[in-house]
Amino acid sequence: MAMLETEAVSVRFGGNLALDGVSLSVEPGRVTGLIGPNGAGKTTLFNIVTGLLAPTRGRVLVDGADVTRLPPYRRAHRGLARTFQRLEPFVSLSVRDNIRVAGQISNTWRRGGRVDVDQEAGRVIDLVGLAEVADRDVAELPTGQARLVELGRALMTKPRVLLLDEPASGQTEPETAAFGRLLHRLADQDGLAICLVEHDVTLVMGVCTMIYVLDYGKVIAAGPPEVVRADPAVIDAYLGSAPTDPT
Ligand SMILES: Nc1ncnc2c1ncn2[C@@H]1O[C@H](COP(=O)(O)OP(=O)(O)OP(=O)(O)O)[C@@H](O)[C@H]1O
Repeated sequence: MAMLETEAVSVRFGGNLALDGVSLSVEPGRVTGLIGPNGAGKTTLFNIVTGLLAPTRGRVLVDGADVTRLPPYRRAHRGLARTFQRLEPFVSLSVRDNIRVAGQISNTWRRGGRVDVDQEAGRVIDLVGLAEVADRDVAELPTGQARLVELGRALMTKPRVLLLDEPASGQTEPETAAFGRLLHRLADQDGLAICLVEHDVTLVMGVCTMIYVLDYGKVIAAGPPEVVRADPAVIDAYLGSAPTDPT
């Protein structure tokens, strides 16, 4: 069963129908892509899923339960975590402390019991590959590594659903390749349901088993990478005539 579903979600900002009947489903143990041109509605959909925005129509389900009317913190309690397109770490804290803070906060509400914050922070720092810079201030890090801090903070909440908003932007090519392997691992080994918004088409095609394509607020295509990549409507709206082939 899907861990996260949106059912015919629409949202209107004045005269702008930013999302128009968007239904998607994110399975556990999989990375699901959400791609499309600038302004297509991807971040808006994340805002609706996490409860920062209310839809005009439609529903959001987590593990089969309707969360459409729940505030963001209660959705987090049900296992939703996200990272943001614009980075907002505590810049004057070290990498380790940024990650510890997220564990301390989630310890106040996590139903599965408190975790040993220091031990879990160490595990997460190793997992995301930040061990060498763990004691540096986040302000000193290049964007690519700062994005990993943000992912680490999300992982400290022990989420079931992870929403990632352009996590590879600012990463170097080797960083993005390592990031792709990390996403595979989080899905395969930890069973996370991951939804990835990303403009790096090579990454998306390489890690996603299912991809939804949004254009002007509508899903114009959905399917595995090889199907989406060959879809004329997707090539026309987003990929262009020479889509990246990671194989
Ligand atoms: N709070 C808001 N109020 C009014 N309009 C908004 C608001 N948030 C988003 N929009 C509009 O909704 C549409 C979708 O924007 P959104 O940021 O979700 O696109 P996106 O697919 O995430 O784009 P990008 O790839 O550039 O991040 C745009 O037309 C945007 O201007």
